[in-house]
Amino acid sequence: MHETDIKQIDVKTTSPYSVFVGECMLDFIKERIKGKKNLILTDSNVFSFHEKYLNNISKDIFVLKAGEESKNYRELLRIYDFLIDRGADRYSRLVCVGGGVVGDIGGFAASTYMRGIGLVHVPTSLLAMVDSSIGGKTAINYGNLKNIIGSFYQPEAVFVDVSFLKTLPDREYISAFAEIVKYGIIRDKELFEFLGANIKAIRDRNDKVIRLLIEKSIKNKVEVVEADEKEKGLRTILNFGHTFAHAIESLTEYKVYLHGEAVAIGMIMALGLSKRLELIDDSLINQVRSLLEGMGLPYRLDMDIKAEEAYEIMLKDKKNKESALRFILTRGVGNSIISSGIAKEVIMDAINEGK
Ligand SMILES: NC(=O)c1ccc[n+]([C@@H]2O[C@H](COP(=O)([O-])OP(=O)(O)OC[C@H]3O[C@@H](n4cnc5c(N)ncnc54)[C@H](O)[C@@H]3O)[C@@H](O)[C@H]2O)c1
Ligand SMILES: O=C(O)C(=O)C[C@@H](O)[C@H](O)[C@H](O)COP(=O)(O)O
Ligand SMILES: [Zn+2]
Repeated sequence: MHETDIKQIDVKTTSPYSVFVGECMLDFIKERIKGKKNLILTDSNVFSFHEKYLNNISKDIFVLKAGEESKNYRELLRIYDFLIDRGADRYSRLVCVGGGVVGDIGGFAASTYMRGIGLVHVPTSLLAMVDSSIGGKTAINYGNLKNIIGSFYQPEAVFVDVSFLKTLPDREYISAFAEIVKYGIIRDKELFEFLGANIKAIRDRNDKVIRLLIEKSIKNKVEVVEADEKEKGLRTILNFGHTFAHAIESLTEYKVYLHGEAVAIGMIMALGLSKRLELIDDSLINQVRSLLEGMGLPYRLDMDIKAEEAYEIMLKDKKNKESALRFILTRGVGNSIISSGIAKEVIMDAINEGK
């Protein structure tokens, strides 16, 4: 692969870095990260498919058990032990090669070990390529709360090697489209319409379409993060559907829905709430529902969760201010608003309607 085939997107945060998007990027990555002690964090699935690739980067590899259930403090402590055992110092770097789980827990470990060591993301799931590897949010889950412990910690670079997608299972591939649809709804009408017009190409994993969607998604996320790195205001829109999604993930103990699937259902609930508040009518809900369905994503809960329990979890959401729940709602595609002071019954109705 020639360097000219690699797209560079710069991220102008307090600590600036670049996102590189290309194919078969191993040599490119090695060249860019040489000169520091590199240690790898990955998960069992990525390791089993890509052991050679990983060994080529570093022989110091920590393998997490794949899945959301590994995003916890026990695994975090094991990562610290690994860093200590392998002699990682302040000048070392953690290279997270995996999906959002590896990136989130690895980013948090890197941000706290010795008060912060180098961090590089090599996202291997589509969701990590379009969303989680960008923007510096790191986290672990604790108790029944999703991402409740974490930090903002920007990486030194992100290398999006799309060749990894060849081994990504369909369910994981499709789940990323919830976050891509999210970008469309919150701020990118053209992207929203493109998705609707390309469902078949998406399901067929058309290379050109995937590459274009990755780049468009990264640009959307980068623009928001550059404008509001620490989520003081605008960045909250990236949480569209997530207040509901996190409650769903937590109440089902991360065993039923992938993050993207929960976000898909959560977005329909957020749209339902927008309709109850007379911000939109049924037509947008129907449009998004058929888009999600066409892609193979769930759009309603197919198991019973108690609205009251979901509400209790939402009361602990990180967006809340002075005990008031805050939701990202929409007045239409590309027109999101942040709303608080919504009556409990209205929120509960939106949850119940999404079942
Ligand atoms: N930090 C952020 O801004 C941000 C944004 C979105 C999501 N997230 C977090 O990211 C997580 C979801 O990310 P995810 O969907 O990548 O989940 P994940 O990390 O669990 O990966 C999904 C599955 O795909 C497998 N996998 C990954 N790459 C593969 C490959 N190339 N080949 C074969 N299998 C592969 C993994 O082993 C796992 O089983 C959630 O914890 C979510 O909260 C964080
Ligand atoms: O980057 C952001 O900001 C996001 O909100 C992206 C979300 O897709 C992601 O799931 C994020 O981890 C949720 O953030 P949280 O602050 O609600 O934990
Ligand atoms: Zn998300």
